[in-house]
Amino acid sequence: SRARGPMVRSVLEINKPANTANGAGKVDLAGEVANELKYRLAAPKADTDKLYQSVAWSVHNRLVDAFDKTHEHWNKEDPKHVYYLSAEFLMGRTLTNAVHNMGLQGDYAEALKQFGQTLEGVHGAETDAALGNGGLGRLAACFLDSMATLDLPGWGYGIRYRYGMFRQAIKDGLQVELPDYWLDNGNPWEIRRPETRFNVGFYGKLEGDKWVPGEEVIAEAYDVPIPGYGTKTCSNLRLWDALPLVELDLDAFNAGQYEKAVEQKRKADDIAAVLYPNDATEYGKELRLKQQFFFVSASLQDTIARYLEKHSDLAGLPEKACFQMNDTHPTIAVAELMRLLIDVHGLPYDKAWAITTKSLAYTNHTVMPEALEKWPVAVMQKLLPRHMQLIEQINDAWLASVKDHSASKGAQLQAAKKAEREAAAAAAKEERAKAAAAALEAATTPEEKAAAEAAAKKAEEEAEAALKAILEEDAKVDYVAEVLKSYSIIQENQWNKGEMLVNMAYLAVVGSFAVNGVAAIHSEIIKTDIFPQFVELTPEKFQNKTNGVTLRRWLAYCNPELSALITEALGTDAWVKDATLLAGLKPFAEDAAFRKRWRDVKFAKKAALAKHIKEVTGYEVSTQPLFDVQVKRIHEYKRQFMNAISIIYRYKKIKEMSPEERKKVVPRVCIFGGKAASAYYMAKKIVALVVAIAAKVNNDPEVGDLLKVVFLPNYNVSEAEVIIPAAELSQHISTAGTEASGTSNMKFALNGSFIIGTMDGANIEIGENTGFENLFIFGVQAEEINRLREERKDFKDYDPRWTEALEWVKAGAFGRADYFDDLVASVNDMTRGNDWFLLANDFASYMDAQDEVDKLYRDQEEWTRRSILYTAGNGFFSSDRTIDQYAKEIWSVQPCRQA
Ligand SMILES: [N-]=[N+]=N[C@]1([C@H](N)O)O[C@H](CO)[C@@H](O)[C@H](O)[C@H]1O
Repeated sequence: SRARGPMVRSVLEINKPANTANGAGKVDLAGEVANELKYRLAAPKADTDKLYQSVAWSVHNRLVDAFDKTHEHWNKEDPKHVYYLSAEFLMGRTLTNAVHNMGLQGDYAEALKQFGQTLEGVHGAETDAALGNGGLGRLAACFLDSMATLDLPGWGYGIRYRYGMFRQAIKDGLQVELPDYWLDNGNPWEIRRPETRFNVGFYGKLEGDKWVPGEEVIAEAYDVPIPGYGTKTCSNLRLWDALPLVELDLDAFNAGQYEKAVEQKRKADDIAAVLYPNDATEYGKELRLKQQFFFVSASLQDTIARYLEKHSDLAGLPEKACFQMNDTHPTIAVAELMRLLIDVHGLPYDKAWAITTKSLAYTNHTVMPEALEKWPVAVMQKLLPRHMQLIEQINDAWLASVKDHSASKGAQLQAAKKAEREAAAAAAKEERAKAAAAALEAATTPEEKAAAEAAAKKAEEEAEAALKAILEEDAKVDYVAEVLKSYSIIQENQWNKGEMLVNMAYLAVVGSFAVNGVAAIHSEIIKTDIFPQFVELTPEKFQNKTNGVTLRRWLAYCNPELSALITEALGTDAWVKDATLLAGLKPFAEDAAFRKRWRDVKFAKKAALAKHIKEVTGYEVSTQPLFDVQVKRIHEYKRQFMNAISIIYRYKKIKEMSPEERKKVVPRVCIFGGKAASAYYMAKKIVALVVAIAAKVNNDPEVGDLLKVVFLPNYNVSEAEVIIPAAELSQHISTAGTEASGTSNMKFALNGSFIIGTMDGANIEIGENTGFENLFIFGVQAEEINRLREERKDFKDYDPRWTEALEWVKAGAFGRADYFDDLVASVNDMTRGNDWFLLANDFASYMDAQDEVDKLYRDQEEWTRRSILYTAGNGFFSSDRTIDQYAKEIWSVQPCRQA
């Protein structure tokens, strides 16, 4: 393979202080930072950016030390490892998290004093590592923090995208997407591993079972140390970059074929170039599958290679490695592990299958049909011919194993159908008998009696003939085949007859020993709606693992003021590592003095956010009003549009009020944030509407501070860390049964923000932990959705507030009436839309819930009391609890910590 010169590290070696300056075993951090500034950055002066980088490189050295010691220990102990395969890791910034997790905040604060700076002062210079879209990617990042903090031997495996989640800007009131050049200033948080490379093939042909790839690239590893909190453990996130086998084809170049000369490099560069910006929606592009296979193949090759360094028999692999597939994005792993075990390591099919199905586990994150990946067989065949062959073999073996079950189930269904028909026929017969009897009764003359009898007889004959015909029709239905088809991984595209698809979720279920959802309601829905036929066969395979978030980033570090108050009240900061201790806060909710201090912290965070809003949007917002926040990816099922309609109505009413009446209004600042997928037409219109509402409301002197609306652009992890601590009310208003879990709801609750929401995802479990009386729950239940969708076309019961608000939009009150027309129609005109997410059905109870919010906010003591109960009651949503459950109930991985 193509060797590269010695890496930067050698420079560090030169600088690594053999013994520490003050001989006290403590590294002279200030000296090290100065060294980085002088030699690595050669920076003439220590501006914030350069100082940030210098500190970062110094922390890099601490991380490398911790990383090496941890992996030395794990290499020696050889514990079972878990490998979290994810196409997304939404890490955000690292400096603050790494310094605090390693307990170095004091040392670095000291060191930075010598540069007249603070950690808070330089942390803003760091660019987010935005290698994810939303919840799924951020969950993976929180999981890494918890796995390291719990000393669990485990790595993340993913893709080192050169461009992460696009940067969102608002131009002329519309969302525009800009590339995310996150690597421009280098990346102190990664360690390049040129010695760790694997070849990954694509395309090509099959000679029998032998695959001859038509294209090959090199997967090169980059390690991102993951320091645990309050432990020496520093685990790893290994990200793969793609390199060409031949970077420059000099012969082609000399022949003037410049394109051809760099073709391999271009193709390789494309693979890890950019993150696909879709959240909860599949993107069936071939390059997407290429990305998925690229990191999965490299990760499996890497794990097997390290396993074989210590073990000779691959049959033992499941004892030493468990692979968690984060949604279906890594599910090609089922076929790739089979290929590696059979084609590369020469195992027989059954042995390989036994190892595969004992090593893989799958997490489903959404029930949205458009998110369940189904790759056309033609695409899989072309890109990965050997894997398509293996998937066919896997499917054949699988269908053979469910043949008997399908036969008995098919017969049952057939019998049930027949019984249903006959029952219906019997019921109809009874009706007819009654009618005939009545007719006979009514007949007064023999002719009439005869006619009634003849009519009854004819009706009977017709009914019997109809039943016979139906039963014959039914008999034609091969129920056994239908049942078998419902199990098939390879299935016909119902929207494009004849096109065969590989259902990646089915492949994941068949190839895994455990399948879990991400919140209690979601795990039930996937069992009843997505995989019922699989649950019948292997109910024990299906579990729930309610999501969680790391309390380090999402409370201790983003809200140090509230954390200090919590630590003071509890008399310890042990809650940062044991979230159950937060329950100790409950009695303080009854303490007026404590409530006052709690409110003061919230007020300070609101002031910080108001300052940020001013800097970013130019809008001046007061900190008196209630801060009402909805930040998450823009999606019709998350119903930001419903929130916007409620604000339009609130604004309209304020306008129509007398000054007297306006005095009774509970002022609000309504804050939105979230990116719309670049090709998601309707979501982009929702962004534009919110921006247009803000422009109108915020420049309306009549309304003043009674109502302000803000769309904060480029919502990402770092923005969330400023917004969430400042929120008083957060909105999680998805149509029941659509949001698998949500995780921002947990972050808001832990920061004392109220929740207005539906009985959906983790809202329900937050209600169970906080007490539903403290949440503003509204809307229809999940089990009613299908019926209401049926009835939606005849829905007449529009709430007058809904109609008034939408008529205002249609009248052009916020401009662009034509542009917003189909957005309004999508929920309000059943001839042009179908209000699939039932906004009209939930609007009235939503508005009533919002009125309850206003009512309670007037009682600041009671509001604060309950706000404290939110933080006290939601320790359950620590990702440490989630990961502890995964480790015990799926991975069978135990902590392995250094002495
Ligand atoms: N894809 N996906 N799924 C999601 C989120 N959009 O990323 O995963 C998140 C993490 O499990 C869930 O909280 C969220 O409800 C779900 O929609």
